[in-house]
Amino acid sequence: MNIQTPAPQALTFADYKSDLKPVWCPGCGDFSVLSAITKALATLQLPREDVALVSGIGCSSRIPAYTSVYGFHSVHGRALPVATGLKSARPDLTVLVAGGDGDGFSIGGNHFLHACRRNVDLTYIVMDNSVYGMTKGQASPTTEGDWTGSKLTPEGPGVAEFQPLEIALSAGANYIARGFSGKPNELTKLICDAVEHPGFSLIHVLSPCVTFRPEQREYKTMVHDGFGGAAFDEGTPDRREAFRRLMDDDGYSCGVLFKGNTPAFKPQTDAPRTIEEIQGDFIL
Ligand SMILES: Cc1ncc(C[n+]2csc(CCOP(=O)(O)OP(=O)(O)O)c2C)c(N)n1
Ligand code: SF4
Ligand SMILES: [Mg+2]
Repeated sequence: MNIQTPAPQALTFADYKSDLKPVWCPGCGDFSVLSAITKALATLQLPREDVALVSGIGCSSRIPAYTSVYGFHSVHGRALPVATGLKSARPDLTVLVAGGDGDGFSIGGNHFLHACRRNVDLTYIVMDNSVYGMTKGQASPTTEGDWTGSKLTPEGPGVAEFQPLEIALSAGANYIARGFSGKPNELTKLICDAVEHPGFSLIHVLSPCVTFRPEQREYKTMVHDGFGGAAFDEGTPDRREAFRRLMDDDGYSCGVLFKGNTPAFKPQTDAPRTIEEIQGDFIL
């Protein structure tokens, strides 16, 4: 009798979803970002037990609950340090990090700078709606200085917007791209590309908050492919050239901006280590 071992079944999109129904407002951009992350996991066929998705706090940071990979819904602004510790202790895992503009650039802004600079192999997906959605519509670091939609800042926040791509490029991130929730197939490609690229990857996603920034529904008429005339997936490996391309960015360019060649940060040893020893790598 010829008994053959059956070929392993490919995992489907549904296998990477959890049973929970997202509690976001109907029309929120984060639904499509969830779909793109789930599709990327299915495209890459990563074993679910080898993937972790870490988030902070905010509407967008609920995302780990809606996938079937390991998830950690951590503390406001602290997703990157949690993910850095996880990846350092378990370099065999694929670690994704997700959250909002408030979480990542306001309370978590300093962690963002140092995550770019340390270049640990993480893929950071920021759902940017230029508002604190969860706490009911206050201005965030990426809110336009003249946005008068919050009673807390009736004349607008009055300060210049935080520029995530320029800051990531200056701080040392090794992969930088922008996507749009309204183009989930393109976003899926960016996520796959970023996961496969070594080092710290930032994917800045324009993801409308239809409740507190309903005008963001118009993003669909404003986004366009490529930075500085390059094609959607034509990122440059040259940081100076990436800066030149960013000078022409109107904030709605989508695609890969930069794909660097810096090797990812490696923990000093592969041997199992205590928390205190891992912390020693990061007192810099
Ligand atoms: C230490 C701490 N400070 C403040 C808050 C309140 N808080 C919860 S979510 C949030 C902002 C979320 O905004 P963002 O990260 O942009 O996510 P969104 O809801 O827009 O997706 C704030 C200020 C908190 N939970 N913890
Ligand atoms: S408040 Fe805004 S960000 Fe939060 S779920 Fe609703 S639409 Fe999405
Ligand atoms: Mg937000």
